[in-house]
Amino acid sequence: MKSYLAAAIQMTSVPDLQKNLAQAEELIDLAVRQGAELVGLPENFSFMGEEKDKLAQGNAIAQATETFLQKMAQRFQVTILGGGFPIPVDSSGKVYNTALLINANGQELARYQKVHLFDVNVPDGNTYQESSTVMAGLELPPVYASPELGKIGLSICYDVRFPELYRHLSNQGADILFVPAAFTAFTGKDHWQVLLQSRAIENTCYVIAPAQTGTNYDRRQTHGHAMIIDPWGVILADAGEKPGVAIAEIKPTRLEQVRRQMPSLQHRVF
Ligand SMILES: O=C(O)CNC(=O)[C@H](CS)NC(=O)CCC(=O)C(=O)O
Repeated sequence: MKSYLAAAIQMTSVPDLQKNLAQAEELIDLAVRQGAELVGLPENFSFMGEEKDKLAQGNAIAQATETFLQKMAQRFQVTILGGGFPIPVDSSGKVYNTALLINANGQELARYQKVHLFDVNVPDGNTYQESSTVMAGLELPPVYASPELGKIGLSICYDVRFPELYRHLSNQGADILFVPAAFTAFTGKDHWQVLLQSRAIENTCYVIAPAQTGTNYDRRQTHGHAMIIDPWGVILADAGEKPGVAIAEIKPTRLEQVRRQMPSLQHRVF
């Protein structure tokens, strides 16, 4: 593993596939011009809208998004995580909320179908019932071992509240935990940063967390603050509240140093 720059992209996706892909392309370009070699896009980057519209356009979204990720990775010669987009499940009428990691040749490195679905009545009055349109994945997320970029573990959004999923990733040797998200503004203001720092500290891993921000549609507000956190829990970059990118260096020497200073992974009892 080498030292390199990673980017967590922050965007305001809307219920318009082509608009979102255009916005994502601009931000990937911005990240690559700053030197990023690993680029993460947030959950729902290619479509964020009403559940029924997402289902109705499911096949088109799935195909266009996968092609887009391959094209961007090849054109910019970087590894890209598409942090969560719908892929229809055969015949059930539902989709998997899928994250896809693609290399600079456009080849798929890893795929993950979100296992924890956001079925929550948020105290701000909004009700989420992700399971009404999304089929829960049945497999734990993968860790892809890249000789250059390190061991990269996948997850999506609401997963961040389930530390056992990240312990599974660090048990597989993960160095970097991806948490692409569309966190609600209401939960995000109190929980987002704390949860991300916790996952970084308890697993002594880098956390790369691309995010949705602002008003996506109707009354849907997302929290923003795409960030990159180091294995000690220090926030290296924070994209704030506007669309943009958070960029930081991922360093194997820092991973080694923190794991020497705080060898908690070696003291696991369970
Ligand atoms: O609903 C939308 O339009 C966009 N959001 C999503 O697609 C997903 C599933 S509903 N959001 C989350 O998982 C938020 C989790 C979260 O905010 C928390 O854990 O507090």
